[in-house]
Amino acid sequence: MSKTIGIIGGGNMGRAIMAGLIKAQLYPADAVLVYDLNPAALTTLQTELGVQPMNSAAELVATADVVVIAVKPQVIDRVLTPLRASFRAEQLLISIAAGVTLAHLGTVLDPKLKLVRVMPNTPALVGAGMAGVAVNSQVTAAEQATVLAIFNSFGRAQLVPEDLIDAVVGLSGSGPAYVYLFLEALADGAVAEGMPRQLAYEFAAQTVYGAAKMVLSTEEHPGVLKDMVCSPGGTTIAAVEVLEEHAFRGIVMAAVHAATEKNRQLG
Ligand SMILES: NC(=O)C1=CN([C@@H]2O[C@H](COP(=O)(O)OP(=O)(O)OC[C@H]3O[C@@H](n4cnc5c(N)ncnc54)[C@H](O)[C@@H]3O)[C@@H](O)[C@H]2O)C=CC1
Ligand SMILES: O=C(O)[C@@H]1CCC=N1
Repeated sequence: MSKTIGIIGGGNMGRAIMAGLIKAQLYPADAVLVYDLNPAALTTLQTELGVQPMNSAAELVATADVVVIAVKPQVIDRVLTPLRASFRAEQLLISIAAGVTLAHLGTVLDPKLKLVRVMPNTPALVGAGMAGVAVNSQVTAAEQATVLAIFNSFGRAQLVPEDLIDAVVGLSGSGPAYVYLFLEALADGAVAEGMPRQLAYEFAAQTVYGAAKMVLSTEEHPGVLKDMVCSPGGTTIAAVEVLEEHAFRGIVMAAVHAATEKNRQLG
């Protein structure tokens, strides 16, 4: 594994990656370098995670073997342009910015650099992330394996053709937010039936977690697992009927489509 990894942008996703890497013990905390424009954020990250703050993005690029750029798509060009001459040919540059293509990174920097586009998600923070990874032609098979090892260390990662990254955003990148809405609604339903709120969140979260684990562990079709819950003439099928009447699946599909489309537009 590379000796040091540097993250430019220590916000929600940058922090989740740093915490995930350290918890997985892929890098010791002092081999994780960070630069953020906000000095207070930098101090908090140093105190809470033990990572090494850098004085500038240029210092980070000069020091790190692998660089992750975790700033908003709207500012990425402004951050990368002054660093153009600082990147080294052997360095891996990983962008997690929504909508920013490998071709665009090549234009802003140099297409001869080893460029990687990853779409992770915030559950990386607790070792349960999902990431889609696309690489440019300069990245060797061994380097692909390095990137996958980084993102597998705090969850799961899959190499995908770059044109699938938009759908990855719509599904797993933005997906945790849809699940939180669903979870909140599940709990609200039980609160309406008299359950204390904290208890309702525990029941809701464990139910979503358990159902997801069933899909991953059994590899059964989700429809088969749904049928196992629906006793004939029972409670579940009565609820499923309500969800179908309100086009639950159609709405979720439309949400995935909206995020996918927005990602295309950001590019
Ligand atoms: N939040 C999420 O669930 C996911 C976010 N992403 C991508 O990750 C990137 C970051 O998103 P978030 O962490 O949500 O945003 P955020 O706003 O929480 O974090 C961005 C960080 O970048 C810092 N920053 C801004 N300008 C800077 C500069 N010139 N130099 C250094 N640092 C600078 C900000 O101070 C902030 O701490 C975005 O490109 C987003 O598309 C990707 C997957 C999931
Ligand atoms: O909302 C966003 O734009 C970012 C990208 C995927 C998740 N959060």
